[in-house]
Amino acid sequence: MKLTVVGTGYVGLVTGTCFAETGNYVTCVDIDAKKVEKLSGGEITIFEPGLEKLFARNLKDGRLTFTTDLAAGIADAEVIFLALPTPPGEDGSADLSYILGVSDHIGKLLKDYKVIIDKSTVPVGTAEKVHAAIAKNFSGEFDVVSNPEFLREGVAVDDFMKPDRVVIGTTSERAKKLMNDLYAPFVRQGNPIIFMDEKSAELTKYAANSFLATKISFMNEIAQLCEKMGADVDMVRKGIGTDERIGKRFLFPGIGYGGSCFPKDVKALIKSSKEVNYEFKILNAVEDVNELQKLHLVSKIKAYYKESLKGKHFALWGLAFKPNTDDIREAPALYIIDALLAAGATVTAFDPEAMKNVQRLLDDKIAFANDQYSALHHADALIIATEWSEFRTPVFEKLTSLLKSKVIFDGRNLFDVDHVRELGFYYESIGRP
Ligand SMILES: NC(=O)c1ccc[n+]([C@@H]2O[C@H](COP(=O)([O-])OP(=O)(O)OC[C@H]3O[C@@H](n4cnc5c(N)ncnc54)[C@H](O)[C@@H]3O)[C@@H](O)[C@H]2O)c1
Ligand SMILES: O=c1ccn([C@@H]2O[C@H](COP(=O)(O)OP(=O)(O)O[C@H]3O[C@H](CO)[C@@H](O)[C@H](O)[C@H]3O)[C@@H](O)[C@H]2O)c(=O)[nH]1
Repeated sequence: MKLTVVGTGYVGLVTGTCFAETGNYVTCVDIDAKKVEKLSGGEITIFEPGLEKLFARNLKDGRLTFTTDLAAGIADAEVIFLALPTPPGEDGSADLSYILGVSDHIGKLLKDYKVIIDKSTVPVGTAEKVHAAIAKNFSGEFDVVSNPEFLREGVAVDDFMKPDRVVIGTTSERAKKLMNDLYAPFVRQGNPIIFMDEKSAELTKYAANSFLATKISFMNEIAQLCEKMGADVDMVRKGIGTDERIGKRFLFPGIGYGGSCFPKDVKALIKSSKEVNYEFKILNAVEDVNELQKLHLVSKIKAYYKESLKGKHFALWGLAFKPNTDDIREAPALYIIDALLAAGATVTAFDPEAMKNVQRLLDDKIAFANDQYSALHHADALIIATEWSEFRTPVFEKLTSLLKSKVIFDGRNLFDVDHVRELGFYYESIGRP
């Protein structure tokens, strides 16, 4: 099949590459000419484990091409995926200007039947708006489908190639058949394509992300209780996670959820609810808890130093919002850095992939180290903000010799509490005694 993906960010690039890998011819369109030039020349623009190999293979075989020209990009395609940004507007609602702007343009270019697919995360009613934007300029037959994406950064290729489920919102039989053919190679027994109406598909995406964010905020509150009551959140997590009704995943407390999706999608669902006169009380609390949790580690640090961080120097391991990505959008580490700098401290950071992005953002406000150990020189303490696997088993002798004092504030519960304390470290983590 010939298809077009408009937008070559995380979702667009993974979608385009994975559909090319299953034998389709994919043209990716982006307004960012530099990005298109890089991608056309074989340079991948995101760090995503496993993607580069597939990308290179399909680019070489001519199944994956890139252009800035929307007209040329969609000319031969049967389906057009919209993988465009939907950032939060000032009031928290999803900004649909990218989606509707491109839809309007597509309406002016259409000549024959095509299926236009919303892959972006969009509020309920967007498929109707996309339909109207296209219909303004095109009176022929076309369908608009909602097909939300559930991939996680860092494991995006696996999530796309072996999805738990594919959600497709359409009431058109013609579009349903096309979508079924397109996704057939990805769905395995027991991992179904779930067809539904467009609005339900749109809400499914927000419900999924908001539910997962709720699980995290809930566990962060349990962690707060553990700290106050002397219980161990690791034990409580294991104790409840073994109940299949609760499940083991997404129960890890830490320094709050970040990334390009949870914060914006929780906000957008709160806003959409308000628009239909419904106050989504649980989600308001989920957000409040997350705001507090992002600075919980800083409160511990301030308490340890009796509220005065002036002149203190910290080594910070981890900048990305989670491991295996270079993405720093809404990364809790950035909030921690801001708070430390505001309190008069200095920071040297190390992250295996995300340093160049933070450097662009913060310039010389903090220092960067070439590896995790050189970040420790002259530091009063080590702070851990991302659970990269290389941080899990450090050489503690090096920490002892390089840090000014043996002090660790761990926002990701990486180490065994007893072991680290036996080695003589002052060690604080989240929700553990
Ligand atoms: N990042 C994720 O893990 C993820 C997962 C699932 C769903 N989503 C959703 O998918 C959507 C896209 O997210 P993303 O992270 O890929 O975004 P992104 O910001 O990484 O990429 C968006 C791309 O669209 C391009 N673009 C902007 N305007 C354009 C235009 N008029 N024409 C062509 N290209 C244009 C940008 O240049 C950019 O390359 C969002 O709605 C997001 O919520 C993201
Ligand atoms: O037990 C947990 C699990 C996650 N997190 C944090 O939650 C955030 C989000 O993590 P994750 O969901 O793994 O990353 P994303 O790549 O943002 O993926 C989410 O957002 C995507 C965009 O909508 C969806 O497609 C995915 O299904 C959804 O998991 C990160 O800051 C994590 O550190 C925790 O604090 N505790």
